[in-house]
Amino acid sequence: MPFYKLSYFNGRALGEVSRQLFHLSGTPFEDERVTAKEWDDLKGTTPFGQLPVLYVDGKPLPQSFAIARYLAKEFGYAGKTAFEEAWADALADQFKDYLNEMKPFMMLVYGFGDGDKDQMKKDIALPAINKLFTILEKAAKDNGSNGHFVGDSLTWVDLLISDHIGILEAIVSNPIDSFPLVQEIRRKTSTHPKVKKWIDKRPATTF
Ligand SMILES: N[C@@H](CCC(=O)N[C@@H](CS)C(=O)NCC(=O)O)C(=O)O
Repeated sequence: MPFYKLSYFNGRALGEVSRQLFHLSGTPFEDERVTAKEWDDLKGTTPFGQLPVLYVDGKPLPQSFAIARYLAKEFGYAGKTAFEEAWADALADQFKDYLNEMKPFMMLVYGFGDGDKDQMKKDIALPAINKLFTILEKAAKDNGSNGHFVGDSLTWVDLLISDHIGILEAIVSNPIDSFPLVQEIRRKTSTHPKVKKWIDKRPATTF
């Protein structure tokens, strides 16, 4: 087995799905949490000047979704067929589009940037949330309402969305109240014994 090190800041955001894939699969890894002070020196050593970076026997892989897809494939959480894999990718790509839409609001909420938070919530965040979860609810229904977004077992996209809902709940009230199938996927994913064990002991962070 290779030696894995996942290097990210002390937050969940773009690193948490990969951490959960390690815990889910029972694969040992180093969970490196870089401080702002350390980042000044490290930035220039990373492939794209950003984190997360996964080191596999010292070889770096950048970009959070490339990392998560790679680990999901390695550990059996990417989908059981090429078509399922592609559907997981499509939902993750849709999620990334949503993150781009949400970025100005999230930055403001976390203290970076200027603007009227309530106005941005109304104009940007709530429409983006509604659009994403309407798409996800339909995907869950089209997949057979079986507690997964893709196929009949847990994939990295279940982890991705479930963890994000936790982040979202801290900044808007009841974001998935009108999406029962998404709620069920979130419940099922976050109560998976190996995921829950990690969630219960992971470092507490705002996002
Ligand atoms: N598309 C990249 C975005 C990575 C990214 O924005 N990383 C931020 C932290 S969440 C970062 O490294 N910020 C420090 C910097 O850019 O110097 C990914 O998904 O990995």
